[in-house]
Amino acid sequence: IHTYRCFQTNLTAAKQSGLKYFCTPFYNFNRFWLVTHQLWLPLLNLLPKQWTETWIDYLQPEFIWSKLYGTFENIGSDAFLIVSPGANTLYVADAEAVTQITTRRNDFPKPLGMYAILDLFGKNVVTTEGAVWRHHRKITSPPFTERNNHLVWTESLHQAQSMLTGWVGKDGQESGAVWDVAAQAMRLSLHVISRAGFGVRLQWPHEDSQTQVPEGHTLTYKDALSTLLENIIVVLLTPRWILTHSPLKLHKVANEAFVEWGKYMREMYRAKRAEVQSGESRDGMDLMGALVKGAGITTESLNDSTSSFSPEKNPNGIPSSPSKQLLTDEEILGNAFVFILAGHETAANTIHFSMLFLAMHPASQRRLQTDLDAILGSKPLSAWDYDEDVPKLFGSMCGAVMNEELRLIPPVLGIPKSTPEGKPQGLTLDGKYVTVPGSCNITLNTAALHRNPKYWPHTSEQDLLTFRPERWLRDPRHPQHQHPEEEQKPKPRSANEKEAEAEEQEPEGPDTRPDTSASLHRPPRGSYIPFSDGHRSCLGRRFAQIEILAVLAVIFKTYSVELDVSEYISDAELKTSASRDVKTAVWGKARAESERLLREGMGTIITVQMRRGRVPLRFVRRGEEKFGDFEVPT
Ligand code: HEM
Repeated sequence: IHTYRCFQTNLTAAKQSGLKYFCTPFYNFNRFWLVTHQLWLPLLNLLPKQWTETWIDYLQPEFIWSKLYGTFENIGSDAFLIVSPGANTLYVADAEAVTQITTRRNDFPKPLGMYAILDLFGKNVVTTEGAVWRHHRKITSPPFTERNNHLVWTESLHQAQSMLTGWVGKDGQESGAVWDVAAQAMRLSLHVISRAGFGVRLQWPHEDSQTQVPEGHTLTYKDALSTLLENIIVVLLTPRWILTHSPLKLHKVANEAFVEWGKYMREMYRAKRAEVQSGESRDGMDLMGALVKGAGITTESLNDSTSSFSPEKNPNGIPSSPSKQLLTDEEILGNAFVFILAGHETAANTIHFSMLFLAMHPASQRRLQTDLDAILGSKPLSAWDYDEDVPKLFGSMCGAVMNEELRLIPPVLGIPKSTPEGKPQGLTLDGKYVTVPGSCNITLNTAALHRNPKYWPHTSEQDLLTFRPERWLRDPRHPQHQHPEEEQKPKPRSANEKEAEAEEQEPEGPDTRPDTSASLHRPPRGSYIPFSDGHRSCLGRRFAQIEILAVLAVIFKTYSVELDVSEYISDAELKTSASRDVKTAVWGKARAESERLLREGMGTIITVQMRRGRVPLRFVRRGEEKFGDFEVPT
């Protein structure tokens, strides 16, 4: 009866909203449903099709990826509600609506319940709202400066070179089939954030000088962190007491990594306090230092024996958080953890899928290499210059490849927002006023928005679904593609919005520049949001963009990436006797398999990744490509 009444209430609100809607019997974000849906869906599929066809696909947690823009097209609206007994959910692929939602932060807050699992080590800038979030954001923003981006650039160049050496060896031979490009990209990103953000340089297996496990630990820092991240979903979803006592190997491994990484972070925190106490200061991004300083811990406060900051140690050896401290110890660790989590998987996915797409599209790869030659010439890597080269990379095919990859596979496919309980919110949609019900979950559907034909230059419906970075390059013959810098300034806000913002004293984001280079195509505001938009947009956007550009530049300046075809033809035959027709046939097979995995093998845990199957790639010196002049069949 309760379920039915909830459903009726939600349905009534949907009917009054003025939005298009349809109903499903279950709420697909319900945790029980998320964990057990694979048991029920086959049973539901046995029901007569006419009963289920309007809703059954939407009970799949992955439907955003399988449907892309399709549902919006079928329903004839760029926003629709799914009504269920558990909640109403609004799906949005309309740029104007996105802008309203992201700029009216109080009217459309984050649904904090969905983020609670990210409080693993403590509350942080990602998992909080309102005044608490503003406080976290103010403290965590300062290190994300242009000055520190130099460090991200230098470190990314170094790490990309190391990753490449791991594939092609010191003598730079062809790599052979590399099956774990995704895992290697993940490792690279982890190395970059560890070094640039926390001052810890991690090594690749081929350069590892047998790092010893330090006293008091059972794992090295690198093993603790990578094992924790590999098992993150186990750690996030398993109650702590089960994790600690479970005899299952999976739980033991995950728990050991969780405990060990926590220990390392606490040690880093203690060391940072000691640094602050002795008046030392360190150059560089120093995220932990910023958190400690932001928490109000200063040399004076630590040295003043009467101060409430003077250390009174808890069993962990960390001085307990005094009442005056602006972030608690848990919050400091919580933020450190979330930077690593938010900062490595997203960038790694972009690097991985860019390489895969480029292997599938050799002509785009050649154009990228031509641009890299023009920008970097024959300068050695040590002479690549942040100030001179990065703006050019941003505005070239390198930026276009990054933008296009993030258009097609934005790591966060559905950015969650909500309306407050009992507070319906008005929204202008396609010139019409609609009311989003109170307590409504909202998904900014980036996968659909980025394929909405209203916003993207395209030559056909298929073209919108295809990786074509060239769409970002401005055509000088079409002046309507010119977007002067002024156009990119945020639209004038209403008096109410200005007032609300002034009242909130929003902390300034570190970088308010547009997402894409001025010399590339600029999509209308709200239509391209891989990094979200508005007050809660990504803090690490520029960090990530620089890392991605650096990695693409290092790899493609001297190497090409190709689809590995060794499943279909031997290396020897390919090198010596394969005719053009045979090559076309095997390449076609490898490409079709890549397309299939991009369609069917993707899955979201925190970000979307290829989780069922892998595509092997090969790295070959430029000029030695086997499929260098292949064109994608139209
Ligand atoms: C390609 C790479 C990246 C993408 C696509 C990306 C995307 C996003 C998105 C969509 C959000 C909003 C999430 C939400 O509302 O739930 C976000 C938030 C955030 N990102 Fe990123 N991100 C990337 C890289 C990074 C990096 C490298 C860092 C840090 C080093 C970072 C730190 C953050 C933080 C701290 C937030 C929370 C901001 C707030 O709520 O105030 N991200 N990111």
